[in-house]
Amino acid sequence: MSKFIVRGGKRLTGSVKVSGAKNSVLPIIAASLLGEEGQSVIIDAPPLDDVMTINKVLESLGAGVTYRDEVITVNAEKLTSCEAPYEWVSKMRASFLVMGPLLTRMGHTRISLPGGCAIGTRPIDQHLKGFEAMGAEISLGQGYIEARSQGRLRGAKIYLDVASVGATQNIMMAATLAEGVTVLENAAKEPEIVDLANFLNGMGAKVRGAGTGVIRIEGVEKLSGVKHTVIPDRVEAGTYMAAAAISGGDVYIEGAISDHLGSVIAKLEEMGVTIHPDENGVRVIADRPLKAVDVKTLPYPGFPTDMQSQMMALLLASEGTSVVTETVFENRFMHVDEFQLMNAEIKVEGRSSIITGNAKLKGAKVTATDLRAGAALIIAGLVAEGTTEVGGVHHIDRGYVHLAEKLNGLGADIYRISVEEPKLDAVKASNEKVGEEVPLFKVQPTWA
Ligand SMILES: CC(=O)N[C@H]1[C@@H](OP(=O)(O)OP(=O)(O)OC[C@H]2O[C@@H](n3ccc(=O)[nH]c3=O)[C@H](O)[C@@H]2O)O[C@H](CO)[C@@H](O)[C@@H]1O
Ligand SMILES: C=C(OP(=O)(O)O)C(=O)O
Repeated sequence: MSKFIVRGGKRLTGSVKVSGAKNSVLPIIAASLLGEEGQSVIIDAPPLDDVMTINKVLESLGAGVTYRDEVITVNAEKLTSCEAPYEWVSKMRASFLVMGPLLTRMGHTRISLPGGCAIGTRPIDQHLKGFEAMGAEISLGQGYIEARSQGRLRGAKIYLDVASVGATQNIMMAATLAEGVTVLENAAKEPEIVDLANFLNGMGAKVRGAGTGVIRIEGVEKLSGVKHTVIPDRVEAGTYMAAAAISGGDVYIEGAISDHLGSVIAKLEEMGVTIHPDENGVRVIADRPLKAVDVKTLPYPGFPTDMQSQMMALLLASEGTSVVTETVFENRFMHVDEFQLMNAEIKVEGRSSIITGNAKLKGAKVTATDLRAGAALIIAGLVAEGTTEVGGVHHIDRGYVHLAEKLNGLGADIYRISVEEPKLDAVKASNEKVGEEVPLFKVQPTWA
């Protein structure tokens, strides 16, 4: 078990490079299963736990996968299985994205049900509705979902009740090999959808309109492997922007695409942060007191839910009262309790949180309740008095490459320690040997 230890009070300056986007690379790796000829080469694939997990899923399906120097190669010419086991799907929801490619290519697939996760129930009804509209028969049992089609899937007109990112991706992938044309209405518009469409088109697919609310996919007979570079991670970029702003810093975020960050940039500017975008990145200068603003999460191009907790950290350090409203996931305020341990004053009322600014944050032992909550606690730790210990690091490892190293490169004081979990034997021994101290936690810096 690991923890991040953050000692607050350092101003961030310098330059930090953004890695490839987690939320782009995962669907792209899933899409590489569609390549019946040749291999796919996926460049700028970040070394994240989630990437390792989906690679394992592909291997379990019979694909050949290599990963070196942030480049993944996938040879999916011969697949030996169409079943994605619980072992991997339970670790990461995005594994469910192999369903569309497997169903359309093999006519049959069986996937473990992705569990609900901390931020909400996260149903998959829209994915299944799309597959059914294309002629698949869906059955559920023993924790698995099975989908079958008689021959090729058929193109269909599909309206999504919610503009789900995952459903748009899964249906788009399934439609690439379907017979005829699929029109997907109320599709998600996120940059990661566009990246996936570019990857699919490179494989020989005919996807038009990605990035708009209506995507048209003309089915083709066969797809081949392709070489593709993943877009930079807009949420990682936004996280460093928030870190720079809270510390009163001046940081250049190399690789950040300002067009992907419109809503985040707009809110930071409203708060009094100066943003200079150029073709290679974004410079963030925070040289004035921050002002409170209200934030409402929405599907792209609205303010991203994946930046909500980091923004909340920033609002704690600003002047005035802010209201943050979460409309995408019904349970994404668990970081509030953790911020409160750091002396924050936040009141949750339904889907909104009311944040009292000018918080005198104090270091505390806190836990990352999900990936972005972890990043937000570290951001708060940057300005807290004393030391903040952030547990639940496995969540953070799902989505941030070398977080401590990147922040330290900007002048932060953060390091990772491994903590041995208490052993029952040690507890028993400590009870038996009264007066003799037995350490329950042995703390060892990973770099020692
Ligand atoms: C790997 C990846 O890319 N993850 C992102 C993706 O998750 P993910 O693709 O899972 O998120 P969705 O866009 O599907 O979810 C958005 C909303 O739609 C609901 N919904 C979704 C599918 C469905 O069949 N039925 C349904 O009701 C969800 O419960 C949620 O309330 O988009 C989210 C919203 O931007 C981000 O927070 C995640 O980081
Ligand atoms: C919620 C997130 O990811 P996932 O959909 O993979 O859980 C996230 O990236 O913040």
